[in-house]
Amino acid sequence: MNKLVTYLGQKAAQAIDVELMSAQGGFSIDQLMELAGLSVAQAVERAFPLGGAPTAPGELPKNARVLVCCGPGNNGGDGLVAARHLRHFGYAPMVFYPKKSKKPLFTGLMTQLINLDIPFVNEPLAPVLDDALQSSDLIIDALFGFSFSGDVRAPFDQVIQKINDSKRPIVSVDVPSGWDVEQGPIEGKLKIESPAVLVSLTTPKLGCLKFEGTHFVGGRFVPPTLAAKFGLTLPVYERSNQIARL
Ligand SMILES: NC(=O)C1=CN([C@@H]2O[C@H](COP(=O)(O)OP(=O)(O)OC[C@H]3O[C@@H](n4cnc5c(N)ncnc54)[C@H](OP(=O)(O)O)[C@@H]3O)[C@@H](O)[C@H]2O)[C@H](O)CC1
Ligand SMILES: [K+]
Repeated sequence: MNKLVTYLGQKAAQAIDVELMSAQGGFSIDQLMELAGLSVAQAVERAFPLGGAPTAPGELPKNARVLVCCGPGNNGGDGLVAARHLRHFGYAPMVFYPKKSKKPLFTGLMTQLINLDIPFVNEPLAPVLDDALQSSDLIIDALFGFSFSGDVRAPFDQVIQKINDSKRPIVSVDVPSGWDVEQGPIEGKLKIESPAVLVSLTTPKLGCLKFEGTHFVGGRFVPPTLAAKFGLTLPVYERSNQIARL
């Protein structure tokens, strides 16, 4: 049944976001981002569960080392929220956030991570990012979501190249970064290659019809009235799950 969910164009995805946060929708961005980030963390836990207790001192369980790569917009904010939840789930996330927002929502999210002793991987990109990538079990791609357009600009061109070169499994948030939101992966354009997992938020974007890995939908916050207004078929979430597998 979940195969029939609606795939959205860029303008429709943005319009639904605006509607959710309108007087009629009643949500704040903080709430939506919190639920989006929680969905991402739950998808990571589902696809890459923590391994058993380590056998040597200083060792971490399998899959614990998650490098969360955050972009300048709200997709990056989802990554910051996911990092916090993953820490509470027992993972050992690190955050790479080269273009930090000064908005209170984002500075607050960063403070929450600092208070959990979550390390921030700082610039310069080489060798600091290279080291972080090499010591990670998996990577969260929270660089760009539904507002991405054009060719990837610096410094994110280098970041995407390095993520691809690392050959680590990638969990993309909402849209694999660098993919055209409506056309999907375009030959010859720099983009995240072959993410293992995609967590679409609200409902997938048209370009993600070409995604072939493990696909979850999260962002369990859309009321039926809004779904009806936009003609959306949403996934069926079971029990208390924040994600539904397509
Ligand atoms: N309703 C929902 O489903 C919710 C989804 N959420 C998440 O929010 C993102 C969309 O967030 P938004 O802030 O609108 O945009 P992005 O994060 O996708 O990207 C905006 C920033 O990216 C920069 N950008 C755009 N294109 C490029 C490029 N080619 N190269 C480099 N940088 C680029 C852009 O920079 P500008 O200079 O153009 O301003 C922005 O800084 C959605 O996908 C979900 O993940 C919400 O968290 C909750 C509700
Ligand atoms: K992304």
